[in-house]
Amino acid sequence: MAFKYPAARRDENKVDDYHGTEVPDPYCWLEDPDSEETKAFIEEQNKLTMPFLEQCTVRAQFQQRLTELYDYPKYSCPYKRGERFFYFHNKGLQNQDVLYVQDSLDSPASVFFDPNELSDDGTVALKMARLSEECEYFAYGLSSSGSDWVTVRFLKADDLTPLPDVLERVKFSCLAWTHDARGIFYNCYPVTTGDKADGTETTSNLNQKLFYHVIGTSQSEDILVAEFPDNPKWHSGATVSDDGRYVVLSVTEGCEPVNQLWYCDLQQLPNGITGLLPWVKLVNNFEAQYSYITNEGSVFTFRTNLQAPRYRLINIDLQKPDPAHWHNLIPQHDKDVLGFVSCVNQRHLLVNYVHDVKDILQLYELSSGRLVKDLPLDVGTVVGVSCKKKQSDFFYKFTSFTTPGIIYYCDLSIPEPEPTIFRQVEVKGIQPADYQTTQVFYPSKDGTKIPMFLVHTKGIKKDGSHPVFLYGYGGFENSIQPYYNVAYLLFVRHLGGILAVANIRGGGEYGQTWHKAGSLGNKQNCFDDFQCAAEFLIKERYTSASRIAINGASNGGLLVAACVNQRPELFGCAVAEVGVMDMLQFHKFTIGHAWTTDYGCADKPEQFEWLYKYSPLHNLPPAPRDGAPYPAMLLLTADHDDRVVPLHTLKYVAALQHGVGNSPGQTQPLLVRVDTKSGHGAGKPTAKAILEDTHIYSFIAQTLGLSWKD
Ligand SMILES: O=C(NCC(=O)N1CCC[C@H]1C(=O)O)OCc1ccccc1
Repeated sequence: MAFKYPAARRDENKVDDYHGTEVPDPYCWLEDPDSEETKAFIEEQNKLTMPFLEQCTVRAQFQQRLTELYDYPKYSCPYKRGERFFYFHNKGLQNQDVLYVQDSLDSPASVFFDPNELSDDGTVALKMARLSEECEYFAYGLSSSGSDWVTVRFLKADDLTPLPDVLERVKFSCLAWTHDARGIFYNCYPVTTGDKADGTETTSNLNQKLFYHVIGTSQSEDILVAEFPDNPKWHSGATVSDDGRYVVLSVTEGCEPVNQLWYCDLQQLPNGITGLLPWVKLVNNFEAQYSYITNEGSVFTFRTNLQAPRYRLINIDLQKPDPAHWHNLIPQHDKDVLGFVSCVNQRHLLVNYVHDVKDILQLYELSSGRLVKDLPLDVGTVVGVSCKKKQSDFFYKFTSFTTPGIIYYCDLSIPEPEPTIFRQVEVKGIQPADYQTTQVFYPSKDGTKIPMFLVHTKGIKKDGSHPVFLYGYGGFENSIQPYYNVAYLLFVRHLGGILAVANIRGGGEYGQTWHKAGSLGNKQNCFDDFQCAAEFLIKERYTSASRIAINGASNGGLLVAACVNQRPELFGCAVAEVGVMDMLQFHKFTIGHAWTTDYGCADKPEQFEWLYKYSPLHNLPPAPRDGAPYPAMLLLTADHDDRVVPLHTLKYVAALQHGVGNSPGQTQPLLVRVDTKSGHGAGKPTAKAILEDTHIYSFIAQTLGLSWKD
């Protein structure tokens, strides 16, 4: 089936000079989301893509089975606030999770907040929620159509009376109540003249400020408590200490895990919070990350990567702030990465380690840093924890590729505490015993051993015949640990496939070292690692090149597109979701400037060289060629993606169809689907998620020639 791709206008006069290198940018007109020409381009692309997706053979079966299996009850851990318990729950196919409240863990629950009532298509999502310390008020942030923009509103927690307070232009914000429930710290951006802020704009997000909103007042009266006029790229986040006495401010300038650490002793404010706070800069450099865990009076415990790329816990006494007086509470582990840490039961720390991409959970003594107890886990991931310093009991939620969710409960107020199962969810129609999860370590191009999870049905033969769904991310110290995804299991069960999740460099699987080995000038390691994963699966006779589908989203979309450019013959199909494709310009749009910590920036000559070498948009073959055909490609983006703006994918697909699409040997489709009322992914309603997975997997089945197995 040959494809007639829309002939997108090429502005041959648009050429940019990067430190002496002339770089054409013929599709720059696609950077304007509001132009009639861009809208027409999108319409033409969807007109080509949707009929192809809708005629995929397994589409109907996949969508039906996915909907059936997805329809299982989902629960969060319960959270005790005041005298009541709160938890999120989804009956199965509800577009958004619903927040319930109950008087005790086993009493009837009632709906506390249901975002599904706020739109008929489920595109209004609850992005933030925070009850005040004694459960007086409920602050909540809503986002629409998948945008990062949030509007914050308030309810009285006891009778759900809505308050008139509304906070606009909130984005990438903290939400921290002072313990007197008088008000709340939050972040917002200044109004930029004439620019809309609905998630379809590409305007750069600069000059974020920290405000204190006093309940009962209007946002225009909010108290500006921190701003960084000399550093427009800086962001901040406030935390109120466990004892309510201090506000701790983390100041960041990008996505690197480093921050300045300021604090203010609220007790020292004679008239309360009335203006810019008299911040004490405990740490006023960006050499390391410091995350507040708890404090005992003036002795603060932080999780840090200071001289510890796998992180550790340190104590800092505010009375003796000189680093010479800082000391280890839990030193860095010689192999495992310290994950989340939470204080519980006044004197314990619930501590997570990641050991070869698998979670460990332990209890330590806050006063000594001594290990008190292991909390045994299967191979998988702790995806949720509910605990507070003043509470003696806590919950944690476990998941894995084949475990939908188990919530454990542990009460430290009894002698010999042991975790018990509080709630276990099963998915009818999927038997975990039918599947096998293994972890392999394969060599990358430079010999580095890369972990990879494989999930397949038991007893498969290594005869090179199995289709593979190979997923990767590789950036921002973001670790990809086992998680439950019904679509993955359907690919394995009904399309006879193998799920492969490669923990490539750039992630945080082995701490900062792993991250740095896959960022800046080392970014090519991510692509090598991912290509070597495919080569390993072929060499070990799991599969063959034409049966491999690669997938990634955002930074993972960059990974997919860069790997297709470098090794088009290694894959049969590639699905790049909301990808970063224009590496020379990403820093100009919305929050892209924050990503230069992983990518660098084309404004700098040396960094331009790094980026120009792998930027997907700039490494596509030029006009029709006779090189190796490209794999089938499906690109996904959406009109309200203001994290990775759609222009990346639009420019990329225009250049792809121009250079490769019209080549005589290119028979596999090169398509893009642009969704509407949808964004980068967070808050996506269930209906859209199921439809999108249906597009993805039926495209893969169609282009790899897979048939449905009952
Ligand atoms: O941009 C990110 N996170 C990184 C992110 O979302 N990225 C990084 C690359 C593309 C996209 C992705 O992979 O999802 O979060 C927002 C933010 C706000 C304030 C300060 C720093 C960061």
